[in-house]
Amino acid sequence: MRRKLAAGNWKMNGTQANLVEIGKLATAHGESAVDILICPPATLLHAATSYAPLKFGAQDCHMLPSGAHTGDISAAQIKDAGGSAVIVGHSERREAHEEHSEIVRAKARAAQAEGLMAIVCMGESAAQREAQNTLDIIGGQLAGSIPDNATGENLVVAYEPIWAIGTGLVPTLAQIGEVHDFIRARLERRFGAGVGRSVRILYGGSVKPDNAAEIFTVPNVDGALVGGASLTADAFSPIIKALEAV
Ligand SMILES: O=C[C@H](O)COP(=O)(O)O
Repeated sequence: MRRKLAAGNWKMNGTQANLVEIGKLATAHGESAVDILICPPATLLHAATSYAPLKFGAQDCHMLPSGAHTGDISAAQIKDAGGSAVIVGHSERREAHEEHSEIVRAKARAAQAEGLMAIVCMGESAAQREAQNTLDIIGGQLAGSIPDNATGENLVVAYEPIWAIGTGLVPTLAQIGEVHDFIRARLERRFGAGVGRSVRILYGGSVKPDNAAEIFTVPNVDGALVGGASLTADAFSPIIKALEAV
């Protein structure tokens, strides 16, 4: 049985004043039946970790444990700050920082080596979907981005169609289901049924309070990776409640 996961990615938003939103979530969902993970900017990670029992993570990590890499942070530093997870391979990093799947896989491996849960993101562009290449793209990103030592504890896969991120556009439930079933089948084929069925698969891309409940009805959707709607407790709490109700 996979435990549901509501993950919030604050991206490059928020200052210390916004920690109050995390406080509200901790109060409202202190004994939640689902895992709640917030990935604030790295500047807020340590301060955020005082809001147990919520879990916290980072939005990226370097593939190396330390060294002369100005501006980067390592998985060890994320762990030291109190983080338990890290997002890798988000499309915004794949695009803006030219992070191809080999780099994403190295980052995921670095995270796992420190005992962090790697949330590995993947998704197709609008043009790739129109060309009916979605499953080929996802298959390639899955094969290339995920390390060989995956377990249900150290890996989460997030399916995020690029065209749905921050746009208000959402795939149909059938489209989400097709990709999630495909990811599940590929995970089972590569890692065996035990591990393949234990890895959680999140949907991300314009998840909002008014569409979360129906998205969570789709088989193999084990939760969501939420951007904009995770920035306030007013918006994120109803999404968490929808997941708790599944
Ligand atoms: O990591 C989160 C995704 O990019 C989704 O962002 P969004 O919920 O603002 O569309």
